[in-house]
Amino acid sequence: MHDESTVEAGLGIGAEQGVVDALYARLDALRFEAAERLADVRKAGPSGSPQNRSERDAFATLYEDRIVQLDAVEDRLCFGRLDMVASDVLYVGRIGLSDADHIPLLTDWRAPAATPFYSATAAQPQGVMKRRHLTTQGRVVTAVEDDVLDVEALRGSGHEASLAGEGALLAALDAKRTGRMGDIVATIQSEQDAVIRAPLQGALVVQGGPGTGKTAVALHRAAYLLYHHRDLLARRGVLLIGPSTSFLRYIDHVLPSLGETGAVSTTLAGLVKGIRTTAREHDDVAALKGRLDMSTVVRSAVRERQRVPKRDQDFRIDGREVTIKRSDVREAQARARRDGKPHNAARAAFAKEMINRLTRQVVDQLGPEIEDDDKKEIARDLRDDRSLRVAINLCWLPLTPQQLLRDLFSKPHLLAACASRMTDAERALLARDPDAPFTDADVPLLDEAAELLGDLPQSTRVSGDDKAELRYAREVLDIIGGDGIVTAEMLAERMRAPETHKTVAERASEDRSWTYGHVIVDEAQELSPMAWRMLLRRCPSRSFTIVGDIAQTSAPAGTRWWPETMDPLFQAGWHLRELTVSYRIPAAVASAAQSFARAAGLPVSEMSAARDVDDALATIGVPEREAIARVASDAAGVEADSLVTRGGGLVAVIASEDLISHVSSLARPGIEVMTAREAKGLEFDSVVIADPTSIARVPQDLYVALTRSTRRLVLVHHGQLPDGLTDI
Ligand SMILES: Nc1ncnc2c1ncn2[C@@H]1O[C@H](COP(=O)(O)OP(=O)(O)OP(=O)(O)O)[C@@H](O)[C@H]1O
Repeated sequence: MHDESTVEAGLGIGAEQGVVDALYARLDALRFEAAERLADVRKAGPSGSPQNRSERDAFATLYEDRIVQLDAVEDRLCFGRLDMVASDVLYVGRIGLSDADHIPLLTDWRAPAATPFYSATAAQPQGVMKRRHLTTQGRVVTAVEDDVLDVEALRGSGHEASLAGEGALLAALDAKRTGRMGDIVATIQSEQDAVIRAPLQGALVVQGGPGTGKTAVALHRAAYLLYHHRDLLARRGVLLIGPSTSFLRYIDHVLPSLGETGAVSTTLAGLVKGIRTTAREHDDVAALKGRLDMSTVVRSAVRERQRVPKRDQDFRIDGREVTIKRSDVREAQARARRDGKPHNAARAAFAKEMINRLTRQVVDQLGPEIEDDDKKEIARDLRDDRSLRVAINLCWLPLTPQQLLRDLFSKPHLLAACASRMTDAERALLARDPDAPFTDADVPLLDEAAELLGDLPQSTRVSGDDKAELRYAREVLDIIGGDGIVTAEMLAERMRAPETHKTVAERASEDRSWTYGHVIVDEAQELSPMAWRMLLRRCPSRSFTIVGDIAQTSAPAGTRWWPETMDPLFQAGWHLRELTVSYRIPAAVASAAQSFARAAGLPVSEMSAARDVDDALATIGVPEREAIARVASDAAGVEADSLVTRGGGLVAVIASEDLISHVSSLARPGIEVMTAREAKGLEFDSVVIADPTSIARVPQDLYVALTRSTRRLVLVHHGQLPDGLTDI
């Protein structure tokens, strides 16, 4: 298949080296220029007016960013060439470059002109005669490989070649794994390209089996959107949600290598500052906490803190009688709530209204002729009275989300009042000690509480700009339909970002209530309905990329069927695309994993494998269950040794929770030990699964474990293998 392209390759390398040299020369020149400008700006020092200083800071940041971007594209700067039927030639690379006279030299992979590099086919050549893949090491061109798309036009032009094309892809797939994900910019496939370049609006759900490139595609889409919607996304940023910090570490090279730094990557827990989730709870508890009706429970808990005393309370202040009447408290609370402000912010309005009403009581006792100044003094005296202040405070206590949740779950009477629709058994699941550490399932509840409670009381002054923000917020809510997730006031508050020279990513990550221009969610099948609410609040325009695989769902409140989760969140504003080719797992492993998943009744997506690898699958039966850990250790050692002969790579031993402590001592550079849940989203050259049968107690977990290896999978088992795997 590659014969003729090899001939092409032989002819092409020398000429392409010349082009690549020129591109690197231009890159060096641009770097030098940016470094010189930065030095000039820095030389000017900290003097000048505040206006000048802030302009200088802005320029310094600009040049620094530019240098970071130019450094990031050093590796594989140029990876493609398109020869168009219309006889022009286009080089495709990580960024766009022009020469000093603005003549284009290199086309950014995200630019419309580069689209055919990924999506042209022989059936639909899109004006492309020949597509060339350039492989480089450092700055040296080591191979070129051609896909001839318009064979007729090529014949006419006197070139001879055949269809080719998978060499660069297969080389990328065969490369040893380093524990860090790399970008796939040079080898994006057309079904992936369609996802990456899909429009920004609405929610795009990408379903695909293991290794179909969902994570890779999500990251490239982030880079694509940042490039094409620079105005919007540079202001509001892109939020990338991953399942764990180790996963975020695994992917954290990809966006910078694509020249993008404008995304905030975090776990859900990372979105709520000051919370450490150190405990894990039972699946039943996590499932309950993830349910949508928990939002009503949290809302009720906040309302519970807006108390009406059991009876009217009399006070004697400066010889005058005043009464905190239950009816006044009720009315003042209703009034304070009317503005839609969060609890802690609305408290001031409640207290003010109560003081007004109590002042009126005193004024009524003194008679109608009393002066305004005297009224003010009476109000001041009332405000300064400690016993009155305490009584008013008790009717509307300021509090933190942590306090709210701790009280709610540790005080049975509160739980009974706020979760009255739940059964006793459900309430018993929620009950816990006030000092118990928070868990991941608490995070969306804390966030919901934070949203309803708000931060410190805000100033009541409304400036002209604030009014404009409020108007805009109302318009946004009108368009997207208010559903109680966020009020116009809350939204407007979030949009008032102070002008600073921090990057958007920095500002956004410091601000719990930041609203993003786009949100990308990886391993999205694991999110509970409460977690989705949390994310929707952060992107009221509902522009989402959601990637996941419902056959891998292990979270008790996660998604088993996309429409069930997405319809209530996005109504008609979402659509589904599927990825169907696995680039990670060898064909034999893919077939075994799918056979297991089908036998276990998991909702597996259709999937083929991009390649097969000899000897990809092995089983080792052990006669005694107790011997599994030892045999798995030996097997991992053998795998690691055989990788050394290939130039290295990574081995993972995946074990069940009960076995993990017996194999954890195995971990050393090159061999990692983990549970299936910890392995989610990751990949390794070789994987040894210790005791697949016990992992299969949660079939999704074994499906994840079976689909982590790029080259070889070894199953160390005792007794019969789980259904679907017995034939291997
Ligand atoms: N077009 C491509 N070219 C080269 N490598 C690719 C391509 N698409 C995917 N890959 C590689 O395949 C591997 C699997 O990709 P990725 O982790 O994105 O899959 P996934 O669908 O997210 O998997 P999982 O469901 O297990 O989380 C990665 O090493 C990725 O770099």
